[in-house]
Amino acid sequence: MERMIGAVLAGGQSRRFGSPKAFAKRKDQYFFQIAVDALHPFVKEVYIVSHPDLVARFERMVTNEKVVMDEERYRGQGPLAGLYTVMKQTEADWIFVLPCDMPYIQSDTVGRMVSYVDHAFDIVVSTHFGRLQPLVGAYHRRTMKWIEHMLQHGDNRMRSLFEHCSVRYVNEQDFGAEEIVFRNVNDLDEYADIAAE
Ligand SMILES: Nc1nc2c(ncn2[C@@H]2O[C@H](COP(=O)(O)OP(=O)(O)OP(=O)(O)O)[C@@H](O)[C@H]2O)c(=O)[nH]1
Ligand SMILES: [Mg+2]
Repeated sequence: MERMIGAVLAGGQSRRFGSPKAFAKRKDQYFFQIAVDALHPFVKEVYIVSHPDLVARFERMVTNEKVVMDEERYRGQGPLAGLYTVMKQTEADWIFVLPCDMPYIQSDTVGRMVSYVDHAFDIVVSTHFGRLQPLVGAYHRRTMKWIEHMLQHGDNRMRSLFEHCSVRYVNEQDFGAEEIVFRNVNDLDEYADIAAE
């Protein structure tokens, strides 16, 4: 297979959560660490892509990952800006992306999705249970030119990217996964039972 690296998107403002979600914990593990650990078995390198206020904090906490900040030009434009930043900083063919707010994600889900990565596609993403998860999947660097075009024109929607690309949508017929794996946390209500686990 072509070279793949991992990217944990951690450059959001966590406005609804009220403090940086990446540092919330599930069972004593930081959310971002759960994503990092899920990626490591399948990639050469893991990047954490965040914003300037959090970079120093990440750097103090990790040893094996590369911490980078969103390209200044597209900062504030959301996950697509994070993906673009990582593509620009590496020569890897594929970037496997995870968000920093999915505390039930596991390496076997990443591994199953990696098994669908194929040169015939530009993107492999999950649509388990009828829900598109654009932040759980692999993006080929071929998509970079579209991403750049979109960011330049202020279109920050991952979904728009799919219109330009050949996408393999992976769902429960391709491999079974528990619905909870894709559960994400946006606010403190959604975090309450996780904090109590
Ligand atoms: N690198 C990068 N990641 C982002 C950016 N915006 C959102 N993300 C990440 O994308 C994932 C999903 O984003 P949201 O659920 O909207 O999180 P958020 O933007 O931090 O939270 P809200 O401020 O409440 O919308 C999280 O892992 C975020 O950290 C961005 O501009 N750059
Ligand atoms: Mg957001």
